[in-house]
Amino acid sequence: MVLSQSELTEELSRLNGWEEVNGEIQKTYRLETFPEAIQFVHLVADLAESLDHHPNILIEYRNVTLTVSTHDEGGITEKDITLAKGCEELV
Ligand SMILES: C[C@H](O)[C@H](O)[C@H]1CNC2=NC(N)=NC(=O)C2=N1
Repeated sequence: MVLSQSELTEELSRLNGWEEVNGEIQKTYRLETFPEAIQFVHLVADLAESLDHHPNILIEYRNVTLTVSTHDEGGITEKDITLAKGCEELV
């Protein structure tokens, strides 16, 4: 279930701006305004609920950093990649 390093590298090569950080995948989205950042977070929350897969979310003014791994598996899985791909469609 946990992706191999080569599988992860391959998946990340197709995910703009996502990188591996301390065994999780992470991306910082820079929105235009604070309200837009909050709106984006709401969309991410809805997506996470629909997938039952939840990222850590850090809101810093108009920057939103998403960090995710699969806690149940203790590493990065396809579930994390699926969530990241979904987030890419929200902006
Ligand atoms: C019971 C519930 O399905 C699990 O706890 C889900 C919830 N959201 C989750 N989110 C993440 N990132 N990893 C998980 O393993 C996970 N498990």
